[in-house]
Amino acid sequence: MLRIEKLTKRFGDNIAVNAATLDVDKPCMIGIIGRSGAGKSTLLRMINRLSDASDGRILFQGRDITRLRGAEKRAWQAQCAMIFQQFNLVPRMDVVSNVLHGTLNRRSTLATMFNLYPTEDIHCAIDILDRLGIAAHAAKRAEALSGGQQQRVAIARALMQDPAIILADEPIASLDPMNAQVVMQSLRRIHEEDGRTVIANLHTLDTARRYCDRVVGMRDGRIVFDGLPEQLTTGVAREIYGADASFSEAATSTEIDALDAAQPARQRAGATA
Ligand SMILES: Nc1ncnc2c1ncn2[C@@H]1O[C@H](COP(=O)(O)OP(=O)(O)OP(=O)(O)O)[C@@H](O)[C@H]1O
Repeated sequence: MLRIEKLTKRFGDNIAVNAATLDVDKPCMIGIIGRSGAGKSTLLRMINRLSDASDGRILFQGRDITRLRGAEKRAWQAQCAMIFQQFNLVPRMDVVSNVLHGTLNRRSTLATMFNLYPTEDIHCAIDILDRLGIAAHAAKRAEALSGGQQQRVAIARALMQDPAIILADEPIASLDPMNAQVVMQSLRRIHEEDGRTVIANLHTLDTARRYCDRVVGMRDGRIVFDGLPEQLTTGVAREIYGADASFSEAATSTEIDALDAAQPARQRAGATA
């Protein structure tokens, strides 16, 4: 389905991503972990074509994504929607309009200028908000919502594009543990119920373990681990983070365990790893 072959990004002498290879053969939820500067964001930005690769290829269903230009590139960016740590909403605009912005790539400039949205798109936006539990806030300005609610608006905007892949760059890094949990559960549901692939950069090991089917560890631009959450032992985590024996997983914890049952979300929902 998605194949990343020796993908490399250089910024001058600095190699941000170094020959990263990744195969995703069926829809799944992948967590990418690694210390700050490991190359996680750069990798996602290259997949989405926000940033061009220096070397290597991205193939999706056999098509070379790295070569796409113009309208084809924009169509790809809709197929692999991206969400960000800071939500990237228009703060003074109401929630529904923010969600409808997800349809911009298939609308005329004139329609966009005058905020003219087809009724069916408006209904679709409200249905998606309802699914994410925030339809009651549809008419409010985005800035009036909590961080967790704003991130769900950003997810709704991404879903308006009906993407095959959702790339989430630190989606919960700005959120408190309770909101972080709600956002991660939303992403997990979207994967399980819709069959969309979710690839999320995550700061905390427990979040990756709890919600993802597969964990990818990056260190200094390279993929140094690619396996099941249960294979992510403390020793492996130390290697990924380049830490010594004093490394403690608790230090990376969001402590969401206390808010939820002990069982991982992916098992509770009947997913197989
Ligand atoms: N636009 C840029 N220009 C120059 N260097 C960059 C640029 N973007 C990223 N880098 C460098 O590439 C490397 C990887 O950065 P990247 O943001 O991908 O890491 P990360 O793992 O996502 O880190 P974080 O968790 O802090 O976001 C870093 O050394 C960073 O300084």
